[in-house]
Amino acid sequence: MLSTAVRVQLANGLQKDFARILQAGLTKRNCSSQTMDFKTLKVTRPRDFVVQVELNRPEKRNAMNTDFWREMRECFSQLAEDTDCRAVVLSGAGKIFTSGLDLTDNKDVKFEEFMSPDKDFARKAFQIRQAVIRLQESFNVIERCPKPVIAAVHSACVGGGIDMICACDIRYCSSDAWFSIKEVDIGLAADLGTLQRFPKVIGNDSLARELAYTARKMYADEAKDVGFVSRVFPDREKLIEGAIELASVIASKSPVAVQGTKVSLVYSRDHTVGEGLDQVMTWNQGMLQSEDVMKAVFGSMKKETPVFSKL
Ligand SMILES: CC/C=C\C=C\CC(=O)SCCNC(=O)CCNC(=O)[C@H](O)C(C)(C)COP(=O)(O)OP(=O)(O)OC[C@H]1O[C@@H](n2cnc3c(N)ncnc32)[C@H](O)[C@@H]1OP(=O)(O)O
Repeated sequence: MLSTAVRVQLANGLQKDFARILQAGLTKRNCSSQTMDFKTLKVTRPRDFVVQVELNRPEKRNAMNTDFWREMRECFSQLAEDTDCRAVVLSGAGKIFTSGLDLTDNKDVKFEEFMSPDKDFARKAFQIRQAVIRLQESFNVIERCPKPVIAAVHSACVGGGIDMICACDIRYCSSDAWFSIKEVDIGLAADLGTLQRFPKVIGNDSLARELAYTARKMYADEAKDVGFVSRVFPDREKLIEGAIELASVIASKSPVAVQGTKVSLVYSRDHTVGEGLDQVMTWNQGMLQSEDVMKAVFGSMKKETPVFSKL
């Protein structure tokens, strides 16, 4: 038998737990509309459920500096959980899309320090390893974010820019765009995803090797011919309009269906057909129970556009 004092304590405890859970729920919901303030990225919401992330150091040609690597991780981790975001457009401000790694401002990548003979090799190697893992994560977050990400590339996309857009779901560009896997020209093997993702994206191993060994520029027409981009627009303005329009169409669909589709496509790229079928079956064991299925079916039968609740 519990004493009255113990029962009161328990009740108070439960009340506090309940308040904590409620607060956590509210905090999570608030998180969806929080402002995202970054130094190197400009985040806007041009349409319902569409977020535009713009690389925003135009005076430095959107070179990827210390702040950028951290902010990408923060930005896409937040977008992954943001219930007001269903599709993302990734673009660049100013004259070009990006000039890749910032060769002058990078706390993680200090080539002079790496070459210094003063420090133990193993310790330097370990430090470099940690740094590369962190930078890889800055683009892996794009792929792990379940919301489709559309890269909208104008003018130059160099080095780290290719790593970044290979982690995106869809690539559009303007007719003045060019792409260069530039790493060999600065004495290194690309290590943030290009060598792993690019050959799979274009499905042409020979061309992937040619571009990676030479750093030659691939222009918009060739990029379209080989399937690296799916559409080419006459200029940057039309490109951004087109990318936002596409994001808006994606955002109008069931978020359960779209996000499940992204997760399964990414999984299947790296697994056998059998493993992929198993994954999507397990996923749909839960997701086929969604109200979205009936809403979408009725909408389609009645020729009405269904409205889906936030996920
Ligand atoms: C562990 C390793 C991890 C990641 C590795 C990634 C590898 C790479 O990304 S390799 C590629 C490195 N990038 C480059 O080699 C590109 C260098 N830049 C250029 O070739 C040109 O700037 C351009 C992209 C063709 C654009 O030319 P333009 O429009 O004529 O601009 P600029 O006058 O050259 O530059 C304006 C301004 O920006 C600064 N800047 C440009 N690129 C970079 C950069 N990558 N890093 C640092 N700063 C850059 C340039 O210095 C100018 O600055 P000012 O202060 O105005 O002088």
